[in-house]
Amino acid sequence: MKSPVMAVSSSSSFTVTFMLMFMLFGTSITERTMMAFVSVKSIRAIVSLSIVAIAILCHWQRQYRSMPPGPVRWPLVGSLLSVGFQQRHRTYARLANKYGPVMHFCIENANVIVVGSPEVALEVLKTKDAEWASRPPTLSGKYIGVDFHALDFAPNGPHWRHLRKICATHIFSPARLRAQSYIRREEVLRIVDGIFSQSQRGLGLGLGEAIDLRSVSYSLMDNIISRVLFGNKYSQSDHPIAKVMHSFRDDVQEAIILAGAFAISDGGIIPALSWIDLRGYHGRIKRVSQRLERVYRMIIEDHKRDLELGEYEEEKQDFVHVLLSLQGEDRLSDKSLMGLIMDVLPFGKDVVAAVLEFAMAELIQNQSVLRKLQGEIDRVVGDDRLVDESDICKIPYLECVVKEALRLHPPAPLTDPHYNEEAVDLAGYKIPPKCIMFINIWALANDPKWWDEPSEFRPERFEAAIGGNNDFRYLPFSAGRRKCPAGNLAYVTMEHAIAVLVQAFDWSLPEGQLNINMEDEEFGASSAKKYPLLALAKPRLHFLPPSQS
Ligand code: HEM
Repeated sequence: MKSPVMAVSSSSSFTVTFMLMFMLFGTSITERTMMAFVSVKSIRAIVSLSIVAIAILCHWQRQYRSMPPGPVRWPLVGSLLSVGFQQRHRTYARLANKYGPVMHFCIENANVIVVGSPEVALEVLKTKDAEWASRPPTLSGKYIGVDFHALDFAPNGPHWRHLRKICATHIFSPARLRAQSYIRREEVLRIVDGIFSQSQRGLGLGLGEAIDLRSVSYSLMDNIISRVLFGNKYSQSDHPIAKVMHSFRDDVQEAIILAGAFAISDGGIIPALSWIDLRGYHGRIKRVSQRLERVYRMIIEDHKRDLELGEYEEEKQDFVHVLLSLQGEDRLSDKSLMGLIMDVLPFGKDVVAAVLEFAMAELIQNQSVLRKLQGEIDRVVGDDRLVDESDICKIPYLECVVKEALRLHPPAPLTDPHYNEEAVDLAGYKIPPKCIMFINIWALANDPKWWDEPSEFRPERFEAAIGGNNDFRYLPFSAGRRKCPAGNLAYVTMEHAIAVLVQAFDWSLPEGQLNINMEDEEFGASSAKKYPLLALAKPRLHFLPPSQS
């Protein structure tokens, strides 16, 4: 490749040649030579401008000397031309073949480091975990993260530590998980009933009705997470809050999109022009956060009233009741409570639903895996009842299936942005303060250097011990201080839902469809299948689901 220095010297000699030609032939100027003179002048202007531009670019690049390598960071647009907007985890993985496992980009006014090797991931998330444990001061954090009060957006410090402790003890603790298992059971049974009824329709014509497994997964998670957070009462249509729930859901979806747009900095596509707000996002994010806050306040006030009047069942307390009853130093401000609702509500439900849909798609596409899983479940559970959460630990192949789905389709293919308040050394590079760091979770889990035939769906690979504490090839929930706090809740929900769906039904693709496109992804709160998964369900139970019997 031609270096900028070579380019500069060859264009200088070009200019010198032209000057000599002027000196030699410049005395007999005809009309033709006048024309030639004009065009030579413009060539000279172009050449001079190019020299200036190259000099500026060289100077511009020099400021990144101590940083890891990466594609050219252009003035005005930074690395945008190289990284684009779509499926950045795949683009970063491709670029790593050229620039190596630690790369530097300029995106939206920020210095962004992307890591794609287990060794450097270990350095970031374990050896230098404390240095990288903060979050950047983004507009997402300000507006969607309730002024940085949400766990996901809070900078490293006492407030974030307080929230992590509350989550570990009161929200995602094993005891709380067990106490809420009845919600997950009821909701999974509800979808089995729905699918059973739908699968019977059209059978008389010899064709079952295709089930939209996207809406099944999303409505399952929507119901579970809403009940876990707020209990049951907002599903009753005469409750004042039930009346605003519909538009609240739309606002939550809008917040997810805007949180993504402002995840790195102020969301300007072209850094130098970010103040123009070409997409009108600044106004939208402010308005949506005000609307969300209004509903959070209504929910909090309603729950405060319940507590004062004692109108709730002790053993069926929802998250908001639990958080409001905290006493002493555990007590939370209303803003922190709103932040935690925001952590759990949109992000919690969408990520699990996205994995559920992908896992079902892989099982339908890989019928031998589906049969093996059904066989394991039948062996443990028998044929006279539905699989329960308490059976899961006796079906190790189920865990392998979920892990393999998470490896191929991590709903968070990049970690959330990590941030260093101070300068730090990383893999031999000197990283200045206030950089953003992403670990490319997808690249780690799909690189042929570390995985045999990585694009194959082969749950058996997890029968060997993979994904232990020091295995940084496999990090669907990340690692270190900022690791996802809800891993147990996510696993138990996904495993139980998949187990019931494959125990109760045989699944196949609709007539005429030969395969499923797994590579097309779209982004909301998580990386999801681009097109909804449609499939035929054939009941295989020797008994009817509870509501049908
Ligand atoms: C399959 C399901 C899930 C996966 C794969 C997943 C993955 C992740 C990842 C990769 C991170 C970023 C960690 C980092 O920045 O290093 C994260 C953070 C987080 N996740 Fe999850 N997650 C899942 C489900 C959930 C659920 C169900 C909830 C809530 C109910 C949740 C709540 C959070 C929170 C609050 C954080 C921020 C933690 C912090 O900044 O301290 N996640 N998750």
